[in-house]
Parts: sequence; structure tokens; C-alpha cells
Amino acid sequence: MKIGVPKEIKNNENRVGMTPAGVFELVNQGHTVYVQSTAGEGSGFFNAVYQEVGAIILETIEEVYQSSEMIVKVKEPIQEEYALIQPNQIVFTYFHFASSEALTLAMINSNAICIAYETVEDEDGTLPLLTPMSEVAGRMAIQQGAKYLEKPIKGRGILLGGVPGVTPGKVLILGAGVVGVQAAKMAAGLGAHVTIMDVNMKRLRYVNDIMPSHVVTEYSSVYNIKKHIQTHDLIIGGVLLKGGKAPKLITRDMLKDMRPGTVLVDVAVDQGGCMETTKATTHEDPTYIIDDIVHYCVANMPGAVPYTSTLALTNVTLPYVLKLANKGWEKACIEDKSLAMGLNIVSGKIVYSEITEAFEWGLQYA
Ligand SMILES: NC(=O)C1=CN([C@@H]2O[C@H](COP(=O)(O)OP(=O)(O)OC[C@H]3O[C@@H](n4cnc5c(N)ncnc54)[C@H](O)[C@@H]3O)[C@@H](O)[C@H]2O)C=CC1
Ligand SMILES: CC(=O)C(=O)O
Ligand SMILES: [Mg+2]
Repeated sequence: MKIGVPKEIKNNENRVGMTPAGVFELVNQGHTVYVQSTAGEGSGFFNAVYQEVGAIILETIEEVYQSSEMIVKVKEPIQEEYALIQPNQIVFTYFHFASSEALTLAMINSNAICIAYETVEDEDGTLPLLTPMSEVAGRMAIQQGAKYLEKPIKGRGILLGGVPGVTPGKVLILGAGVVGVQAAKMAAGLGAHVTIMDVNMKRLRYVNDIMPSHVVTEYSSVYNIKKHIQTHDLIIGGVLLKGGKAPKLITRDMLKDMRPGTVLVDVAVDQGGCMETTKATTHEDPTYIIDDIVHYCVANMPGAVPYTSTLALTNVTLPYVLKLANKGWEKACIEDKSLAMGLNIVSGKIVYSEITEAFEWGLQYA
């Protein structure tokens, strides 16, 4: 198969869809890999290294899309890329369709085969291609939150770990999945007091078993959320309804109950966000303030640490890329149920029901 790896063009997205190690495997198995010039530079992989393992370097993004039967990338296509996608081309990447009607319609119209990393799902319900980036984002959420709690950038002026004689800061985490647990681990390591909430009791039991005693679990209810937002300095959104729109757990009205300078980090922004006042931001301009509450809502957090994230991502995507290349998407998806769960839009039809539900379109594209 002819496989294309374009350069990411989303703001400050420095990851790349395939490392030289991945190209090496594909070329060894008889495939042709086109890599756009400088696509890997942000992650430390230069053209020459790709060429050494057999990649063909193409100068422009247009050439990559035109030459390839499958595109392997990182982030959802942005508007400039919509017209580049070819009918029947496999596009294997994060899509997060439920958060963008424009992207969804563009991919329906492209007649491509859109396989979304974030909905590939193992039998136990875990998401193997989302997990490593959620690990990165969960850990980063505390780094970023701690920074924006500083007074010069309009935070409350709290040092999360406190100091001897002064109580530490308080972190509230919504969702005890991958993002939530990684965030809890980092916050606990700094010495902050952590409250973590979920509706899944199995997750709360797990957290309770593995975390130190200054991480407390609480069932996620409106009442409990309203109570805790009044006293917590940093609030992390890490909830997910697979493939669908995130539930709005913090409404605009609740901001007035928080103390000025409270920081919200809505990691769930890529699925629309779990806070009513969330709107996606970029690494270039990551925060905004509403009612004295600092909002950080960057939809590609791992893009800022590409040396870590590209390796973590491609470690898990490569086995699936190999299956798609060796068997074609239909056979690969028939034989691998986890991969089949990644099919979101196929030849103009939505095949993942949560997307249809997100837009109230009825069944016109199903
Ligand atoms: N902004 C960014 O750069 C990144 C964003 N993400 C996003 O972070 C979100 C979380 O991802 P993961 O942790 O991997 O998902 P996950 O599936 O591991 O965890 C989500 C948790 O939310 C819980 N949940 C659902 N409804 C809830 C409610 N009403 N109250 C409290 N908890 C509730 C679920 O029970 C589950 O435990 C996803 O939207 C993901 O796409 C992930 C990586 C990077
Ligand atoms: C999962 C996701 O949105 C990201 O890694 O950017
Ligand atoms: Mg700003």
C-alpha cells in the first residue's frame, strides 16, 4: 500500500504520525511510505533519517495526499486539509467528530474511510489509541494548572504543594479515567489535596486502592460538584462518553460560586468540553478569563511535548497501521474487532452512532 505521512498544521502541533521505526517496518513489509518534508522535525526526526529507512520525501502536503491510499497523521484534519482528502482514502488519525459539525460534514462529503484513533476499543472497554495521549494530557494538566494559578497570570496565587506551615492547594478532578488518574498522581506528588469524582464506582474503588490518603474519591453528582467548586483552586475536566459529546458538569452559573482566580483545565475540550464556558484554545493563546475564572482549554495538549508524545502515540498505532496496510481496511476490520470500533465515517456514511446523536441530524447520514 502507498502510505502518506503529512506534516501537522494545527497550531503548535509538533507531533508526527509515524516515526522512522514505523517507516522501517512498513517498507520491510513491502509498502511505500511518503513523508512530507520536515514532518518529523518537531519531534526530532529529520528527513535524512526517514530516507535512510526507505521513506520517499515529498515537498508538499498536496503531493502526500495525492500519492497515498492511506494517510496516517495525528490530529483531525483542519479546514485547509478538507479538500486534500481523496474518495476511498483511508484516514487514520484522531477526529473527535462529536465536537465539530464542520469536520463531520467535510468528511462525509470526502467519501473517505475515516478511522478514529480515539474510538478504537478493546474488549474490556479501554481505548488503546487514546490512552497514551490521555496519560500525557492528564499529567500536563497539573503542570499547566499549577502555572496558571500564579498571580501574574491571573490565578489565585496559590502554590499547589503549599510550604511548611501553610496548607497546600486543592485540586478537583472530574472523571477518574486515564486523564483523571494521571492528573491525581501528579497533583498528589506535588503534595496538593485532591478530590476525584466519577460515576463509575469501579474506577473510584481503584483510585481509592492505589492513591495515598490525601487523594479522596467522591461520587460525581451535581450536589457534590457544586459543593467542591467553592473550595478547590484547580479543577480538571477529564470525563468522556466514548465518541460522544462530553456532559456539561460545570455550568456558567456555577462560576460565581468559585473563588476569583480559580483555574479550570478542561482536558475534555476535544469532545466539546465538560464545562459550559469551554471553548477550544491553542498553545499560542491557551487561556481566557470569564467571571474572574481562568480557563485553559487546549485541544492538543500533547502537541507541546512532542518528543514524549510522538513516541507514546506511535508505539500503539503502528500495529494497527501494519494491519491496515497489509490487509486493507475491510479485511483488517473484520478480523480485528477493536480496530473496527475505530470506523466513524465510511464512504459518506456515519457508522458510529454517538456522532449522529451529537448533532441531532436524525438518520440522514447514517
Ligand atoms: N485536550 C487534549 O489535548 C486531550 C484530551 N483528551 C480527552 O480527555 C478526555 C478523557 O479521556 P480519558 O481519561 O482517556 O477517558 P476515560 O474513558 O479513561 O475516562 C473518562 C471517565 O469519565 C467518567 N465519567 C463519565 N461521565 C461522568 C460524570 N458525569 N462525572 C464524572 N465522571 C464521568 C467515566 O466513567 C470515565 O471513568 C477525552 O475527551 C479525551 O479525548 C485526551 C488526551 C489529550
Ligand atoms: C487525544 C488528543 O486529542 C490529542 O492527543 O491531541
Ligand atoms: Mg488568552
